[in-house]
Amino acid sequence: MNVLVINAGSSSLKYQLYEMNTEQVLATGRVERIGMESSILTHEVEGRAEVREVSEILEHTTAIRKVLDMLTHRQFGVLNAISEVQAVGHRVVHGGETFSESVLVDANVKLEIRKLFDLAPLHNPAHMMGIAAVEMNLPDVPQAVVFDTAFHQTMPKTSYLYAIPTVLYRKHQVRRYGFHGTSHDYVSQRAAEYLGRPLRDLKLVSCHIGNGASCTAILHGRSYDTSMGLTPLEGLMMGTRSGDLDPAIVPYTMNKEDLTLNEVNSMLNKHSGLMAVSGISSDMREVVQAMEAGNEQAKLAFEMYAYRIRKYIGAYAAAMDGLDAVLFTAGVGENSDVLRKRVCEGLTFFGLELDHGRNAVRSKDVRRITTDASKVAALVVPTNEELLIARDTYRLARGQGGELRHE
Ligand SMILES: Nc1ncnc2c1ncn2[C@@H]1O[C@H](COP(=O)(O)OP(=O)(O)O)[C@@H](O)[C@H]1O
Ligand SMILES: CC(=O)OP(=O)(O)O
Ligand SMILES: [Mg+2]
Repeated sequence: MNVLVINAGSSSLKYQLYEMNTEQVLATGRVERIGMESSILTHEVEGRAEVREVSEILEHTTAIRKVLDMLTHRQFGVLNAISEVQAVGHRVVHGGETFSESVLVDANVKLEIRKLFDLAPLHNPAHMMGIAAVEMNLPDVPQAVVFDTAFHQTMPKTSYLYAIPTVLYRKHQVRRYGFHGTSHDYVSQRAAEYLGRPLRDLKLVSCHIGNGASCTAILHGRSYDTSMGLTPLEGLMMGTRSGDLDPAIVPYTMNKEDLTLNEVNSMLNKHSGLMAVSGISSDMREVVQAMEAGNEQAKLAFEMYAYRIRKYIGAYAAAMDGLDAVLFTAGVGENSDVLRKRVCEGLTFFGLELDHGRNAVRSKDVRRITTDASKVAALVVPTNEELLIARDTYRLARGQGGELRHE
């Protein structure tokens, strides 16, 4: 069965096409700058960028159409006909308390995702556009949704409740949900395989450090606590998001700067984090480059970013009463040895001993970056959210007879 995995953002759409009998990636790509004059479609087959096409793609329905055209393209395509796409799986960031596992899309599921727009304003509306765009282009193909929040539904109340009037939880489900769950789930499984120990015996802290970033305490294979909260704003410092702050800053800033709630919300989500402190960029590569060239603000941003990750690792080791391994994943976690070094340098007190040579190795494989004698291991585990989404989609689509209908 061929499964198309889609991660739709507000102005972008990433895709991967899998053949699920072998779990082989047939093609991958992305459409960027949707809604702008020069949208860019990049399409790769076997790791080679085959096409980079610039045209005007005004909305997601056209973007999906372009992707399907590319998948069946005479020269660059990997399918003979669009009908060979037999199921589609979407990443959906917020599933609230309604979804603790992946589901097939129906009218009710779409309604529930819409209800959660307020809680993931950067993400959920874009995912719905992706789902609607697939419906328009592939009306008979089953679609599944895989939620970032699902993995965290195992958290105990002590982790997920806020110390505010309980009526807010009862009436409006104000609680910690946590995100990047598909990634935390995937890397913890890979780490257990690598360490050769059952997941149920392990105490792990997984650090998903990308554009958005979160740490999760994974106790015996289940999410026990995580740094993101009601929305993906809480916790670590991120590219453009503030992470943790005193909530009193919100009314205080509104008063002092005469800002509206929306303006403060936008400041915290889009104009804070690495971007705000460095004054240079939300991209860690550029911040590190500027720091190495002697820029003081970039150095401060980098130090704050690393310090906060270290604080969460320490807090979660205490929360679980122990720690077997720290896992680094996503864009920054997988690629920035400088950042990993800065985080790990302050963790020697509980026996984490970084191996500088191993940390500097560049590779796509799971690898240990601590010494063999280190009491706590640190691993780099490349994430693969798309593969987990493809697996869930395959399972659900087969369950409803998708395979019988389409193969
Ligand atoms: N070699 C690198 N060194 C440091 N940071 C990197 C490197 N490569 C990528 N990144 C960072 O990874 C981030 C993107 O991570 P990613 O996990 O792809 O994020 P998202 O899925 O949220 O778009 C970029 O903002 C960039 O800062
Ligand atoms: C939930 C979240 O922050 O996702 P991303 O890192 O893709 O922005
Ligand atoms: Mg990501």
